[in-house]
Amino acid sequence: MTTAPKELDELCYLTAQSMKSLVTSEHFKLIKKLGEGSYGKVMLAVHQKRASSELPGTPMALKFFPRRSTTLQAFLREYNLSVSYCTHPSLTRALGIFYSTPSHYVFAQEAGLYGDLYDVIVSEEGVSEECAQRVMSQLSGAVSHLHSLGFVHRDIKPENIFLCDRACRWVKLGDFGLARAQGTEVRAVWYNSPFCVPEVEAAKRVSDAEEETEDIWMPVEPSLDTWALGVLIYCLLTSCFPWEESTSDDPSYCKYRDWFIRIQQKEETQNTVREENETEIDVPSQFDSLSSFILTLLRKLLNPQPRLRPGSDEILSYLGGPWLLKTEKEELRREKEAQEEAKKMQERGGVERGKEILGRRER
Ligand SMILES: Nc1ncnc2c1ncn2[C@@H]1O[C@H](COP(=O)(O)OP(=O)(O)OP(=O)(O)O)[C@@H](O)[C@H]1O
Repeated sequence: MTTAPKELDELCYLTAQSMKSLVTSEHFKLIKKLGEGSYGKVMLAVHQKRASSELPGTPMALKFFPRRSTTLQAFLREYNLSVSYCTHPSLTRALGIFYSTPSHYVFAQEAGLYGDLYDVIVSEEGVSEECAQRVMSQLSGAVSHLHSLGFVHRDIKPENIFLCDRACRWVKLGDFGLARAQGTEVRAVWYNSPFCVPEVEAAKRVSDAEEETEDIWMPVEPSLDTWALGVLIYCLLTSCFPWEESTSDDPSYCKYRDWFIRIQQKEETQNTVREENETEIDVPSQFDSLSSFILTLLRKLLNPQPRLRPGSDEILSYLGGPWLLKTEKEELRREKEAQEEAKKMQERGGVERGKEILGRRER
């Protein structure tokens, strides 16, 4: 087992002793709000000293946590995890600046200047198959890095994936507020989202119960993140959720789970008996636009049984293959992208290369 989680506890202890008290406006110029979550707000800022110089300083994201609702330990855990362990290029790293004000704890982090993945997924354009693969290849690496250190993110969703450029060529996973060491026992909390794993359904019943019931506790496992990566792939490819919540109350999830079980049974019987009249098992309608290739990966990542989900690096074996069944819309989008790429190259002076790309598309 890695020693990182234990080191993180020590770092929290040490940084608690060296935290300064600052007045934000004396040190930073706040430029605009980058976003707001349930814990606090995030502002784009530059150092006050550099703000008025000809070479303005590096933009940074200042994350403000209200002291009335945040414990010092929770703040320091998120800050230290981000500054010391988020060394992968697709993890949002803290910048070594942390302080308190009378009302807030604050730390500075690399800023994603182009919003988050949620806005891109719900935009009219959506995300191309190529872009979906590019994003997932980066996130697979980022999450594998965290897991290799013994941490589980526990809150992978489009709103926590920040863009470093408009075309989503470089993305970074952020918000480590719920990240915990693998194996930590936590209270199972059900929330209404497809990102919430089916194994906490029992916690939904507890929260629905009229009378007082005992809390359910479960260990933090990497399989929580694997599930979320599966849901994220679906969101990227379809701009929709596969179901509303991963519970027996949700008809779309039940359709998926029944299909999953039937395929599994079929595979098991095929290994033992050779069936004469093979019956086709219809794919649930919400997966109609997806290739059988990506469905194989989704069945692994979205296995209702957590212990059978693979590591996040399983995604790497599925890059380069077809993820979508070719639709006219996708073909048109590819065509448009190729034309834009060719135009850009021509503008940059690569006229011959541009013509070559256009020629290749026309053949
Ligand atoms: N480093 C960053 N760069 C750019 N935008 C950011 C950054 N950090 C946060 N944001 C923006 O602020 C929003 C809220 O940030 P974050 O998710 O970290 O807060 P939170 O209170 O922990 O949220 P949650 O409610 O998901 O727990 C994000 O969805 C994103 O749009």
